[in-house]
Order: sequence, then C-alpha cells, then structure tokens
Amino acid sequence: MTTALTTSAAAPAVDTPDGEYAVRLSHVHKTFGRPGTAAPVLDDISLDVAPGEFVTLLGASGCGKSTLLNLVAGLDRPTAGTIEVPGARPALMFQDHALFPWLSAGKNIELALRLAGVPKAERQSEAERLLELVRLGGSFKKRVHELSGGMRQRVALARSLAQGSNVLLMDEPFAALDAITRDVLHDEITRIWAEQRLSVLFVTHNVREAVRLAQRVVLLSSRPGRIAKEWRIDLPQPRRIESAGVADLSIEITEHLRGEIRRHVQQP
Ligand SMILES: Nc1ncnc2c1ncn2[C@@H]1O[C@H](COP(=O)(O)OP(=O)(O)OP(=O)(O)O)[C@@H](O)[C@H]1O
Repeated sequence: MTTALTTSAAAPAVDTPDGEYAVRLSHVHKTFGRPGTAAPVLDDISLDVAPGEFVTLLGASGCGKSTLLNLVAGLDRPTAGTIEVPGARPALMFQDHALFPWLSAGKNIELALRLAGVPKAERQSEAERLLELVRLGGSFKKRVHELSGGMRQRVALARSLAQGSNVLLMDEPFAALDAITRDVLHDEITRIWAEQRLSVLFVTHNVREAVRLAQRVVLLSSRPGRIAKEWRIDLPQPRRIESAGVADLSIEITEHLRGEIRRHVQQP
C-alpha cells in the first residue's frame, strides 16, 4: 500500500519546525511582456523547500515549471512576490548537459570550481573528488565526445555540485536518457542527495520518476500556473520504479495530471 498524504496548496508545504527553508517562494507572480498585455504564467505561487528535502515539480507542458526554476536560479526576476534562498546561489542542471566540448570532463568541473572561487591549487583534487562522487573516477582526461549520454549527465551533475551550493535545481536532467541509464542515475541522485544533504527542486514530465525520487510531488496547474495539489511521498528509499508503491501513487497522480492537461487543452 502507498502512503500518500495530500495537502492543499494553501497548507504549509512540509513540517519545518524551526521555520527553516532552503528555498522559499512567497506569492510569486510572473508575466512575460508588459503588465496587462499578457496572461500571467505563474500566479501566486508560495512554496517552501525544506533543508535536505527532495521536491519534484510536475505539470502540463507550458505551465511554467522551467520559468519557476529559472526564477529560483536567479536567471530571471518575478513580476511580483519574493524568492528567498538563504545559502549560496543554487546550482542548475539541465536536460542538455551544456558541457564545453573542447574541455575534458575534469576541466569542465575545474572551470565551475574556478567560478565558485575555489583556489587554483585545490581545483584538480576537488574535481577528482567530485568525479569519484558521481562514479567517474579515472575519467578526468576524457573529452566530452568520448562519454556516453549517461556519463555526460554524471559530469554535468559533478559540475553542478562544484558550484558549492547545497540547493540543486534540476530541469528534466534525465529526460534524454534511455530507461536503464535513467534508472541507474535515479539511484545515483538519490544516494548523492542523501550523502550531501542537498535540497533538490526537480522538474519532470515523468510521473514515475517524480514519485521514485521525491519526498514531495507538487503538481502545477496551467494558465495561470498555480499549485494544484501536493503529495507527500512516504515510501522508503531506495525505491524501484516498477515497485507497487511507486506504481499505485503514480496512477493517482497521473489522473490529476491528465485532468490538468485536459483543462489546459480546452482553454481558448
Ligand atoms: N522568456 C520568455 N518570454 C516569453 N514567454 C516565455 C518565456 N519563457 C517562457 N515563456 C512562456 O511561458 C510559458 C511557460 O513556459 P515554461 O518553459 O516555463 O513551461 P514548462 O512547464 O517548463 O514547459 P515544458 O514542460 O514544455 O518544458 C510558456 O507559454 C512559454 O511560452
């Protein structure tokens, strides 16, 4: 049996006894273009990610998931509302690994370490440590084109971790990978999240992926993007994508996602 606790959008997101948060969005609105000339993409989003929490964000295509992530990353500013990230600027990881192809795996990571202010003398050993962490020890000198898709995403993850933040924003990072490679990387991100005490906000279209990874799944509605529903996922980790618990909860969440997509498509 699954244990899913549903909460309304207005309820406190998670138990944060000290009022602590790694990310806090308060009444965030986002409209592209001049105010009054376009419909808001995000409308009154309030969401906390607790320290060490793993939250996945689901929603119909175009509902504003990436927009929300970009706002938290500081790549864009909300039209109204506030976003607070008390620690270092969050690290962002995309589906497209965006590695520099002319650099080796290790040098890609060293570059991120340099931008994070890590002294030159420490960069190589730190890059090697991060490659070990993503199980690519010994691949320091490999060029990007010599790496498989899964290996590139491991390097991209190591590079994100090199930015020195314990808040990791992930925008469909495994969407381009085959199912088996994705499954292996699910295990890896779960392990690294727990070991490094990361706070993760992870965007995906894949409901099973969302349930397999997260402590909490947040479903966004579209036009405008609002928090439609949340599920607290209490299934023990590590989880398997094919397990009954993940499957049952995925069916329930998919039904709600379908409803949102239908509503989105029927709107003029
Ligand atoms: N820079 C921009 N200028 C104008 N409109 C934008 C901009 N960025 C996003 N949008 C619009 O905002 C809406 C939400 O886009 P966003 O990429 O955040 O959705 P999404 O939920 O991540 O979609 P998908 O799941 O397909 O990746 C879309 O209608 C998109 O066209």
